Amino acid sequence: MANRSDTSDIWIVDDDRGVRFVLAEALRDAGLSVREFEDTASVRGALRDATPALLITDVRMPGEGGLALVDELHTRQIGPVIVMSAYTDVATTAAAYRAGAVDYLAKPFDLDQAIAAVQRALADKPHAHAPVPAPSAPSHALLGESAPMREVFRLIGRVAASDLNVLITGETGTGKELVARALHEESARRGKPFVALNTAAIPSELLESELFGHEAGAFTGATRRVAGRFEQAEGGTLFLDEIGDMPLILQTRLLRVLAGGEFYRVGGRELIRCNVRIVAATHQDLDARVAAGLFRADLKHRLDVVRIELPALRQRRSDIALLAQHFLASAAQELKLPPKRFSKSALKALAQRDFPGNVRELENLCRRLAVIASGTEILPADLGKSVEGPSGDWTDALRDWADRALMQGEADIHTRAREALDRVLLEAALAAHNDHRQHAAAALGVGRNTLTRKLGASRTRRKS
Ligand SMILES: Nc1ncnc2c1ncn2[C@@H]1O[C@H](COP(=O)(O)OP(=O)(O)OP(=O)(O)O)[C@@H](O)[C@H]1O
Repeated sequence: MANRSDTSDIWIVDDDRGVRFVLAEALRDAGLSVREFEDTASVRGALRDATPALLITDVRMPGEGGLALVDELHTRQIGPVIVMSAYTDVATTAAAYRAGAVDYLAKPFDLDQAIAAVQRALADKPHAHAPVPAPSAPSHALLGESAPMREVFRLIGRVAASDLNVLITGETGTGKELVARALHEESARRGKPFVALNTAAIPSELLESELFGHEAGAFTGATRRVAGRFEQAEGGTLFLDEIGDMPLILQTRLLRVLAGGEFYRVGGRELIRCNVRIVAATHQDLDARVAAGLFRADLKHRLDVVRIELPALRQRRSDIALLAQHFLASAAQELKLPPKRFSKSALKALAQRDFPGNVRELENLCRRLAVIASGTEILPADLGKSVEGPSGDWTDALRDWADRALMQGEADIHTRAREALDRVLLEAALAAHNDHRQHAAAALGVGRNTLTRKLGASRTRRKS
């Protein structure tokens, strides 16, 4: 191609004239020169005698889709390329980055944001990453159409193909583990193990051997060699949930492994090399824990290379209807029950709830409704009273009890009533969450330490 010339033009490819026009005008206003194309065929024609300084393309267009073009430009080292699409699911976003895009704009986008992305891409060196084969079928099903979730999907797509450590933050039940799985499934490590470990659920004295394994005879009861989670995850991804609760001594050990890429099993002498991507998650404010001396700053830096913040469900109410309908349908299918649907007003009522247990709480509610709601249409009355707070029956009963106790001149009425209240709430929450203290605490709206303290107090009292 002797007469081909590199230009400083930005090429825009979109079958939607309106998008092309608005974007082109904004870029021209920013002092850039622009060429417009309505399909990839005309881009291919133009590529015979010119190359763009940067190409921005839509994904789904009549004829060939935009990603094939991204792939080709990446292979020929022409670019950079920015992808823009109304499809913001993880699979499409990740496919764009896999094909070699340097950025992804979710339509409709803010023009300032688009110009900033263009300037960033022009200033950056072209990204070079190994091509990652496309997944056959994603096993994660992260749903959401709200702006904050679109941003989460974009980030997942962007970092999945890299080996960077990721820290996922968010309240309990916001989908942290699902995001970790999506990162794994969309990466080249897919096909290798995804291993999850909840650091808070394991007694600290067992955590070390859980992570790194042990040799026979390493401690009482260690009758044979056992591989730890690091070895089980070899080549794949290790998801460390509730990392904020990891005891300091293990933080030191973990840091050493992350820095050196090798470790010993407990009681072992053989140095084991590991190739594992770490995705960590916490519902706590890790910076505050660092400031309080409870979490090592250097470990935080290692884990917090990319941060994905999952919003609470009440911060993305527009996703509630979508999620609820999905959970209701899949519960019916799984439990082989006749399908039901939500009435419009029921969906509206759901969207107004706060869901302290986030997506998990909504999922549990929908599963319950799939089983117990009487008609095929679920009405607001079927949703129960979970948000209105305690009222009626039990406060009447409490009043009767207080009247009687006062008449009989009993002592410590307040303390006894509070103990009974704590006990009932704790037992109910623990039963509802399979004895998982963290989840029970979140469901009650108290901290885990508070719950543990109250649990201890209530058990001691019952023994005495
Ligand atoms: N965006 C989503 N789309 C579909 N399902 C979701 C989504 N987010 C969460 N879920 C579902 O909600 C439940 C809770 O999600 P997950 O276990 O990933 O939350 P988590 O933040 O890791 O919770 P915890 O902090 O308590 O460990 C799971 O059953 C998960 O499949």
